[in-house]
Amino acid sequence: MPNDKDGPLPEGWEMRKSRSTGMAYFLNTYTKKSQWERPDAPADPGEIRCSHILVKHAGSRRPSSWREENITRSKDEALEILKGYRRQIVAEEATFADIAGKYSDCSSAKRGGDLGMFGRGQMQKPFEEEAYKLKVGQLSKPVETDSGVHIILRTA
Ligand SMILES: O=C(N[C@H](Cc1nc2ccccc2[nH]1)C(=O)O)c1cc2ccccc2s1
Repeated sequence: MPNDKDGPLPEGWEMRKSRSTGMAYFLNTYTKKSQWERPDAPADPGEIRCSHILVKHAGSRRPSSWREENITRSKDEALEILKGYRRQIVAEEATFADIAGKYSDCSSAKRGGDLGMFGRGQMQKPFEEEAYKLKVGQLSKPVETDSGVHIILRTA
């Protein structure tokens, strides 16, 4: 991964300032080695944490949820509904957790949409791919999986 100048330092590294030159250098607190070059950002963050809002539709793998016993909306309708939620969140008219808690068709709605930490290979591929592209705090575009359509917020 290219040296991401403002990305997180890899585990165990700290940025220090040289007493003599005031130049920033990098100290590996495990090995006590120091170097002028910023250590490469971690290639893959391992596990990440996300929240999501899911709107299911008639073609969903399980077209039922805590909200609605038999979900009959079309995929296009689900996408329009989800885009409406995304607009409300971006406009700060509502928080992600509030919308997820009221409207998400996933049982994680009870946790404000929080899925907890997960690694690669745990979630459906389209969801994982989009989630791992996000920086912490970033909101995804709508993502389709067999469960329905989602927007994802990366939280850690
Ligand atoms: O698969 C789940 N719920 C399904 C819907 C669903 N499908 C998903 C696909 C990818 C990521 C999250 C997803 N949630 C359901 O309720 O029909 C999960 C619920 C929860 C709740 C807490 C933590 C993880 C999970 S994963």
